[in-house]
Amino acid sequence: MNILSIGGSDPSSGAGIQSDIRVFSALGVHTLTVITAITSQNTSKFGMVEPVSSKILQKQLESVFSDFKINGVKIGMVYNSKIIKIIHQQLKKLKIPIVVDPVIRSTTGGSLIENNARKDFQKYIVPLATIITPNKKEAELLTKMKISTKNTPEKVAKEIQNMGAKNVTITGIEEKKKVSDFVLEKNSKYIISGEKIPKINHGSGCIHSAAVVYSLAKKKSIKESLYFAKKFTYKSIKNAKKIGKGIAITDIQSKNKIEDELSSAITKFIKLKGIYKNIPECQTNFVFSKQRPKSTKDVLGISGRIVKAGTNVLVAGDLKYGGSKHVATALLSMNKKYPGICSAINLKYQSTTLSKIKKSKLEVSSYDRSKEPKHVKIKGSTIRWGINSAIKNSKKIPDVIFHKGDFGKEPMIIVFGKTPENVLEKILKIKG
Ligand SMILES: Nc1ncnc2c1ncn2[C@@H]1O[C@H](COP(=O)(O)OP(=O)(O)OP(=O)(O)O)[C@@H](O)[C@H]1O
Ligand SMILES: Cc1ncc(COP(=O)(O)O)c(N)n1
Repeated sequence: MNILSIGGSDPSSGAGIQSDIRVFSALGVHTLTVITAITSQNTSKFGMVEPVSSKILQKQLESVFSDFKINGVKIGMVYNSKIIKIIHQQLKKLKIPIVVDPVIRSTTGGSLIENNARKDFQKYIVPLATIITPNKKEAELLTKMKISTKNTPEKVAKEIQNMGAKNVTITGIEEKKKVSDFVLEKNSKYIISGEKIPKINHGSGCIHSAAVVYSLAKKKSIKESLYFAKKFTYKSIKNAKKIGKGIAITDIQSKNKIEDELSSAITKFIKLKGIYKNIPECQTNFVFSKQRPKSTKDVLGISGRIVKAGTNVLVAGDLKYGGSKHVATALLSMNKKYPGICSAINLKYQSTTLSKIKKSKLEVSSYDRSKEPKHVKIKGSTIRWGINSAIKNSKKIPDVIFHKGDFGKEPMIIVFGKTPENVLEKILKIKG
């Protein structure tokens, strides 16, 4: 699938064309790009804008339209009237989904469209939209109406629909703990609400509109696409990272990223000097879960184990969701109480490791398998019961939970962390 992104270049890659490439790549789509302007901006400051010439804009559009089957188009920054008219001319006859993200001002306060081009934006770009996705402020600027109890989001959205957009969503309507998007389709209206993340970030609107066009290009309905985009954007805000000195940049956690992180940590783990001493008789598994895992199927682990062969340690098996039962179940219990904890590994219990743990200032808790109630044993949920008991016994988030075994049961240590890399840092303090 090919999606065309028309917009401005953002050297910080937090927004604009570069952000769209990140989103579409994570979703497995080939991104075609047409650059309308080059900006200088970063996470704290917006510098200058240099719009491209009509000639090169025209040539870029011709290059992509003459060669590719395009499944959807996203329009972001269009700086001036010349640019607006050329885009209109090229796109007016298209029969594929077009998502318009009317970016007017950047989060850092820069102007993304010339004041005297707003009228032409309304006349030529808004009617191209299968759906237009202004945030509250952009909707107000477009309509010159302030959203209030009198001028409801519905009234403002209707005004934008009257400009020619087929469907409208006004995003980012904030209440105390919620952020809502109001949606006006041709014959229906609804609100998509979600939990508010207390974070200012750069790029959430760009990610949202890119996710919408992706879903529409996959032939999903407007409603399905907006729900998908809301969830996708939520995760990217949650993952936002303070990479520069200013506001955080939204990040997309792709499936591959989970696999890459776990795989790289396992490779480092098996190369640790003397680590064979920490592999228990029942061998080791190392797991990493998606955000908010519901079952072991959402937890990536080795289907097989990390095994000891003399003084060498080898990986016997492949990474698979559902690949681990024991360590994954322990992680699920931990994650339920502490959602930030998404990775875990089991290691051999030995008194030397325990004293290193105590010296290392890691938070440690334990449970006693011999105290396990009979009904738990029968149901086979020992590990869940054990982790929950250890959590109850600890005032802070435990880094390490151990048990000293029971008749016929090997004692065990489980190390927990936010990411496999975080687990690895803790292992370094206690190994050997
Ligand atoms: N703090 C937040 N917590 C959770 N979701 C949010 C938050 N802020 C925005 N959203 C959601 O992110 C999506 C994009 O909306 P947003 O209002 O951020 O766009 P925008 O203001 O155009 O973004 P940008 O900062 O890139 O200009 C919407 O679905 C909105 O509900
Ligand atoms: C090139 C370009 N396009 C869009 C935005 C809006 O994004 P944000 O509101 O997050 O600054 C931007 N800052 N730069």
